[in-house]
Amino acid sequence: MEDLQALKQRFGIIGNDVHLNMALEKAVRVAPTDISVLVTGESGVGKENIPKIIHQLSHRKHAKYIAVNCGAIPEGTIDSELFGHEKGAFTGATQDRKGYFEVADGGTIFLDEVGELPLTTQVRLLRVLENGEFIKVGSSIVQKTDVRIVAATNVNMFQAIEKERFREDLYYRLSTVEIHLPALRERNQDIHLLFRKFASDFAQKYRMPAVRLEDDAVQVLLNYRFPGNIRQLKNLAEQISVIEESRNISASKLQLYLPDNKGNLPAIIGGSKKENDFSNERDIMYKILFDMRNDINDLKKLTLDLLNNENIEEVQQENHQLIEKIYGNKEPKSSNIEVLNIPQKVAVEKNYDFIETIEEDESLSLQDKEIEMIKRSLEKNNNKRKLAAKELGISERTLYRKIKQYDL
Ligand SMILES: Nc1ncnc2c1ncn2[C@@H]1O[C@H](COP(=O)(O)OP(=O)(O)OP(=O)(O)O)[C@@H](O)[C@H]1O
Repeated sequence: MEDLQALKQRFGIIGNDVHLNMALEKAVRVAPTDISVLVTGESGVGKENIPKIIHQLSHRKHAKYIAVNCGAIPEGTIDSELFGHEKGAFTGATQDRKGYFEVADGGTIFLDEVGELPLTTQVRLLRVLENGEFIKVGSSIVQKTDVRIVAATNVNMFQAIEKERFREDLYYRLSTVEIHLPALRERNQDIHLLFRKFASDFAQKYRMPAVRLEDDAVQVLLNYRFPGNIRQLKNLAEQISVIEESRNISASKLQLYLPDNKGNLPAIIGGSKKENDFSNERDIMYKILFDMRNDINDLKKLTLDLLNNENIEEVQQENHQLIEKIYGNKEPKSSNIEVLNIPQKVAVEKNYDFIETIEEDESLSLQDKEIEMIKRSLEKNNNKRKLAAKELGISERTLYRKIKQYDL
């Protein structure tokens, strides 16, 4: 059996928790077999690592590995996605299409959020699991495939069965072996370790020194419940790394980033607040941050123009609107600019890639805002996607897709 430490390193898995180790050992043991595996655990605990390990350590490793987010595919197209369709099967089916079960023949399919599969699709899946057979949408020809299925869920499958949303027979076929991943709050000794790893990763990514938690901040971190698990911890480390100027984080600083355990977010500006005022406070803060960033980019552009152009009057004229935007109507006199006393021969030809950043930042700000709103809503609703989707006015599937897209 592959050494556990080496396995963690290979798959980028951090942690020494005994239950995590047990789950990984189980994955290693079942990998060479064709047994169906159901991975369970709350959202954000790292379930996606398990099917990757199983596939890589199996004889299927040279064939395809396909991960499917069952919750993200619209109900109307999921059968076609999974099993393919024939030309003319439905409006828009202009040609034959292979489904994942055909494409992944000989390999592994990871069905994430399997509890979200529509009942009709569950029937088709059961057939694949029982005898490797499937029929394309709009066809009558039975095809064969040899696919290993690993599924995952963060919902209570027994409840889903009781509510007749999930077939009991399919559940038992899928969960020949169940691998459970513990919630982060049950892996107390790993929390700080994970934070340090993420802080160091983000330090590298953003080219800045890593943030460090002071002792009392570590205690705050360990006492927090982390409803969003490792995904939430990772986001937290990223936010702090980017937003905080000081690299030493105190308990009170950290507290500002942690929603309370009931899912409400703390007030960032000012003291007392009504529960519903929160969004305004955060919105104001984000607005200020966005404006500041835009101002900085504007100033960078202006500085670059000044460095490149000997004629200050000309720069002023060309950047008239920009100068007005930054300084309001009190435009600086050219003499004020001259105070900068910029040496004309500064080497400006290298490393001025921030012009690109300016454009990128502007287009990214909307996306950032969307990410922030989703994060906030998830935190506020204690990670309940249904409630968050409702609050955001989007479907649960769209929310799910965005969570995956932005790795939230
Ligand atoms: N042990 C770990 N070490 C380092 N990073 C981890 C670990 N486990 C998970 N992560 C990171 O946490 C994030 C969430 O993990 P993942 O998507 O696998 O969770 P999940 O349980 O599948 O969530 P969901 O049920 O919402 O799909 C990812 O960015 C992943 O890289």
